This record gives sequence, C-alpha cells and structure tokens, in this order.
Amino acid sequence: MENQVQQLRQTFRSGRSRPLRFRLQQLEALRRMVQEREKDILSAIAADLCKSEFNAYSQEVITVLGEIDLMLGNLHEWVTAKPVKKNLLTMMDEAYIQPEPLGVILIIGAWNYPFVLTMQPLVGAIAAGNAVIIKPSELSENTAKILAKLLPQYLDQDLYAVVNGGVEETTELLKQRFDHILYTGNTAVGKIVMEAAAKYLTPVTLELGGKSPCYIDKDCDLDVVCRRITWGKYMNCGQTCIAPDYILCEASLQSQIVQKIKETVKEFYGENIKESPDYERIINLRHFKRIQSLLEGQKIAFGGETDEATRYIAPTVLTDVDPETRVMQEEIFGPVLPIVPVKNADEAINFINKREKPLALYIFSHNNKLIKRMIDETSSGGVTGNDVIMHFTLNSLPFGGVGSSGMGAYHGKHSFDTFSHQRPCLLKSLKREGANKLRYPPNSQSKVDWAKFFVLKQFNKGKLGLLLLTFLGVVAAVIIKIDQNFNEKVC
Ligand SMILES: NC(=O)c1ccc[n+]([C@@H]2O[C@H](COP(=O)([O-])OP(=O)(O)OC[C@H]3O[C@@H](n4cnc5c(N)ncnc54)[C@H](O)[C@@H]3O)[C@@H](O)[C@H]2O)c1
Ligand SMILES: O=CCCCCCCCCCCCCCCCCCCCCC(=O)O
Repeated sequence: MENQVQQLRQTFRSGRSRPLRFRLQQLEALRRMVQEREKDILSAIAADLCKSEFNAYSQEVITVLGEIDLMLGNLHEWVTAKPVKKNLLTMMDEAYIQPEPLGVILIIGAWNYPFVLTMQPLVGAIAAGNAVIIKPSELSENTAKILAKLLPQYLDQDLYAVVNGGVEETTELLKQRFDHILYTGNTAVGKIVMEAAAKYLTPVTLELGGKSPCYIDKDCDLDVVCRRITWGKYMNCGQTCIAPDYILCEASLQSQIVQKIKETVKEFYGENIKESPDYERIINLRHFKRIQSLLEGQKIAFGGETDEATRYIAPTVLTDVDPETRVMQEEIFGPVLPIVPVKNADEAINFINKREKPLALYIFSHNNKLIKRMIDETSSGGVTGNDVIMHFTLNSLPFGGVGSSGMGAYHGKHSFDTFSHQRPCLLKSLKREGANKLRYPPNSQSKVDWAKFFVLKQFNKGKLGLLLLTFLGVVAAVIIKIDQNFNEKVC
C-alpha cells in the first residue's frame, strides 16, 4: 500500500494531473464510463441493496452525472486565479488567489449509497487536480468490485486507484500519508480516521450521521407533509444519512400523521410491500437485528413486521415515544419512524438543542417566520423546509455535518474548494525601494505614523500637506501604471 501511495504521489509531483485539459479529459472519461457501463453499475447497486434500476439511477447515477456536467461547465473559471482587493501598501502590486491541488486524496465511502458516496467526491478531487485513492465500503461488495474493475479502464491508472477491503485494509491505508481524507460513515470510525490523520496533520472532511429531527407544525398541509416524509424516510429502507430520523409534533397531530403515512405507504408500495420493486432491504443481518431490537417495548402504530431470511423490515411508525428509550438514543438508519410529542415549537427547539447537532433538520409549516426562527435557534449540517432530503440534490449548497454529524463539506464548487488549497499570491516589484524604507529599521514615530496611514488609513492632521502630496504621488503612479499597461497591449 505504501508503494501504491508513493506511486500516485510521484505521478502527482510530475504535474500530470494539473493542466485544465487533462482534468476535463478525465472527467469526460468518467462520464463515458457511467454512460457506457450504466447497466453493470445498476446491477451492482441492485445486488448490494436490493434496489430497482429506476431507484439506483435516480438516487445515485443522476447525481454523479450532474456533478460531472457541472465541473465540465465551470472548471475553466474555477481554476483561474482570482484577483483580490488591495490596500494602500500593495496597490502597485499583483494580488490574487490561485487554487492549487492538494496532492494525494483518500476517499473512504459508505455502503448505503455506494456509488454516489465514492464517485461524487472523486469528481471533485479530479476537478481540483489531485491524485486519488478510493476505498469503497466492503459491505456493498458488488459496487466495490465494479468500481475496482471499471475505473482503471477509463481513468489514468497512475493517478487514480481503487483499494478494496475491510477494516484491516482501511487501517493499513490510514497509516499512509495523504494530503486530504474524505470519510463517509459512522461517527465512531470518523474519530479513528481523524486520529490517524493527525499523525501527518492531514486535513479531513468527515461526512457522518446522527439523528435528523423533523418538526411538523400544526399550521401545515398534512397530506403533503406525510407524503414527503414517507418518501424520504422509507427510501433505501431508511438507510439514508439525511433521512428524517424522528418526528416532533403536538400530541393532537399524532393519529392523523400515522393515518396519512399509512395511506401513503400503501400508495407508494402497494398492499404487499415485500413485492414492491421500490422497497429495499436492510444491508446485513447485524443491522437487521439492531433495528429490530429498537422496536422492543415501543408502541407500534403500524408496520413492525420483519423477515430475517430476506432482511425485510416493514415501514414502521412508533407513537408516544419516550425520548429516554434506545430508539431515541442512537441513529435509527432503518425504516422505523418514532413520533415524540412536544407541546409547541419552543419545546421542539429545546429538544433539538439538548442533543448532538444533527446532519439535517426538517421543518414543516405554512408559517415561514417559524421556519426561519427554528433555523436561527438551532444548528444542523443542513436544512430543508417543507420537504426532506432535497438540500442534498442542490449542488450549489455545501453538503456536510456540524459537531458530531461531521466537519467540512463537498458537492459542486464546494468539492473543488475542499480538495484545493486557496493559495494567496502577492507579486511585488523590486522597484520603489524608497517607499519601502519606511518599514525597515531603525523605527521611529514618523515611520509609525506612516504605517498608521498606510495600514489603518489614520493620519495626523498636522501632516495633511504631506498626505496630499503622497496622494498626488499615488495618483501619478496609477496613471503611469495604466499608461504602461496600455502601451504593453498596443505593442
Ligand atoms: N454524511 C454523509 O454524507 C453520510 C452518508 C452516508 C452515510 N453516513 C453515515 O454513515 C453511517 C453508516 O455507514 P457505516 O459506518 O455503517 O458504513 P461502513 O460500514 O460502510 O463504513 C464506512 C467506511 O469505513 C470503513 N471502516 C469501517 N470500520 C473501520 C475501522 N474500524 N477503521 C477504519 N475504517 C473502517 C469501512 O471500510 C468503510 O469504507 C451512518 O451513521 C450514516 O448516517 C453519512
Ligand atoms: O446517505 C447519504 C446520502 C444521501 C443520498 C440521498 C440521495 C437522494 C437523492 C434523491 C434524488 C431525488 C431525485 C428527484 C428527481 C425528480 C424530482 C422532481 C421534483 C420536482 C420538484 C418541483 C418543486 O418542488 O417545485
């Protein structure tokens, strides 16, 4: 593994991954891979998560294609140095920010959206000009295998590699030196990743989980609310990092919510949910048993059926849930939706603030002021008002957690920034040394006054005449500079 990382670093150092043209070529090749091998990719996801081709395409493939298109359309602008505002001290100089690639990036993916959670960061890391190692989750082994097979066929093998394996391989990988690590997965392993990264002061983006609350105000259209929540909660069998984890609402709304979610489940998945191509299964027996055990002692309003042989857990709603019970202490990551009654929005805000900062917050209300107030008075990785999940789909919004739900963010331009160093550059001339003498020792009150003038724009009234003279000098210098630029262009 050490050799593999060194190999990539060597190629990175050769500068091959930096030119804009090269990055665009690689991104186009990646797009070709997704388009030409779509069937193989969809079959792998289907085998891992029992997901229909339609769902795999719209939940995973479409996001990756959209991300590649965004990069192809904007990269020429993003890689360009951006001039910055100058002060009096530097007004004759060139000052700009030049994004530069970081080096070798490690991307560790999770199993629940095994394609998008590795490919979307990969797109950003390539766009930013880096070399990359991808470590897909071993739990979604079919997608891991197809990535290892396809990526080398389309991408530059000396710059982009896939390492497959479990804890042992990831542990070994984490011993190597990287220039950035983006990890997606649970919070406990997030800490392991951060600890390993500390050895080389490697920056990390941690895309973690948590319990994302969903507040339903009594002033709203419950039919629409319940349809949207049903979609976001039971999509991928609840195994979505930003799924609404639990509902907070006034007790009087509970029975209506239960009824409407029940009706929507029937509308979405039919009478026999097990037969529905749109309803997935739990990834493995460990997670199946974990979720099943969360139901113990709870009031099941509907659902609750399980089948160990196929790892099926029905869409389930729990009512009057005690916040002290286990289902409210850990991220559910399954198709179980607890409702916790609260008196009002204030109590909901307190409830949210007493717990770890979640990855997402959802608020449903006709009252926009209430939505804005809840946003102001709480904290979460992201927010969608009057819907769920959808902030993930807008790549102009940074996607990431806060506090125990993660750190850093990516998607779209935010990925490019995450995988770049924003290098500040100031290019001065070796001329004008007379003025520069003001900053060299020995220091004096007069030099301090000049420094105050240049840096703080504060000046001594007694020296007004001198300042006027300086001002005229600066104006003259600017005119000369403009004149020079003009002559250079004409010549
Ligand atoms: N924020 C996000 O974008 C996002 C997206 C998906 C999932 N998640 C969160 O991820 C969690 C589910 O994922 P998971 O953790 O079960 O996924 P997982 O088991 O697939 O683990 C994620 C990665 O960590 C590696 N790993 C596991 N144990 C390790 C160890 N001891 N040392 C080093 N590496 C190790 C795995 O090999 C894998 O590649 C949930 O909490 C969910 O909310 C977050
Ligand atoms: O686990 C963490 C990763 C989460 C990944 C979640 C992926 C979810 C992707 C959802 C894709 C949805 C695609 C919807 C496509 C079409 C929807 C059309 C809606 C029109 C809306 C119009 C409106 O609201 O006005």
